[in-house]
Amino acid sequence: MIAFPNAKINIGLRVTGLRPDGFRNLESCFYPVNWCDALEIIPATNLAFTSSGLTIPGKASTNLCLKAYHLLQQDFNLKPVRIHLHKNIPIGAGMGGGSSDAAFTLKLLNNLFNLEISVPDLENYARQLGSDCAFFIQNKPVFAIEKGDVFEPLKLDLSNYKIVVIYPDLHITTAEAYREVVPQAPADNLRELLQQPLPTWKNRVDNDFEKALFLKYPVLPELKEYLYQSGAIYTSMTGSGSAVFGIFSPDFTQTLLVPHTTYAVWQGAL
Ligand SMILES: C[C@](O)(CO)[C@H](O)COP(=O)(O)OP(=O)(O)OC[C@H]1O[C@@H](n2ccc(N)nc2=O)[C@H](O)[C@@H]1O
Ligand SMILES: Nc1ncnc2c1ncn2[C@@H]1O[C@H](COP(=O)(O)OP(=O)(O)OP(=O)(O)O)[C@@H](O)[C@H]1O
Repeated sequence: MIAFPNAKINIGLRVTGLRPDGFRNLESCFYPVNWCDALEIIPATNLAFTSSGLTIPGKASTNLCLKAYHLLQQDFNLKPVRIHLHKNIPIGAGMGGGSSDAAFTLKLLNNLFNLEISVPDLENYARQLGSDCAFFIQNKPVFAIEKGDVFEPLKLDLSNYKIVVIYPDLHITTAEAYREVVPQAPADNLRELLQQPLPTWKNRVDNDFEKALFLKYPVLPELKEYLYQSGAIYTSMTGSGSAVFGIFSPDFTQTLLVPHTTYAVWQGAL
């Protein structure tokens, strides 16, 4: 069985408080985008994991796909499988690529072995693998709260717009980014701002990670400014960086000559 785990962008992100478990509470719109990995899982005589494409830091044995397999193995008598991941989503980009691989592994194993795990139970397994993972089970636009793993419905459809996501070849680890942010109660209501027309979002729908990371990595504000200069209606860094995205009107046809980048992609929303 094969699946194509997709990335996400965060449209607005507020880090609102420190939790007793050491994690932060946040508020953010998670929106799926179709920059994808490819993930194949087939029955095999021994458990094996291989990858191709972008190099994934760390040992193969620590890959989130294998962690997802072992997590289900604790509750189900899973037969061995061969997992192959073709990595295409940049790592350390705030696009949730590893988390998506983990969630799609859970979904593929559920289908392959007819485990009949319900969606809420799949989300519970996903939460144990990482804060971003649960979102990719249902994979639809949501307003996320708490660790980013509890969801409220959100009416937001950007499928007519053009979204470009740019990765500036800069790996920012999530833990590093969180260390730079001082949690604070938001001054306004992000959920309500997101229901306003898109042209009102600029300078209002903000990402709390930008302040510190923009000082540290000047390429990030440069990219954001470049996207606005090029005609984007709204732009922001996603998650804890380093990718920056722009939302353009449906009839935008200009070619972007993006500075400081190794990857860029034009696309509609997923
Ligand atoms: C920045 C976001 O991508 C926004 O969607 C996520 O919050 C990151 O989620 P993630 O990569 O799945 O993060 P995890 O693997 O769960 O945690 C990595 C590290 O980030 C920090 N972390 C993560 C999520 C959260 N709500 N509070 C945190 O403080 C913790 O230091 C943790 O050790
Ligand atoms: N399948 C995988 N793909 C990518 N990274 C993985 C994977 N499995 C484990 N990892 C580890 O997770 C780390 C970061 O993963 P990920 O790609 O989710 O980060 P990110 O792009 O910053 O996304 P986010 O912070 O939004 O979750 C990598 O440095 C790597 O060591």
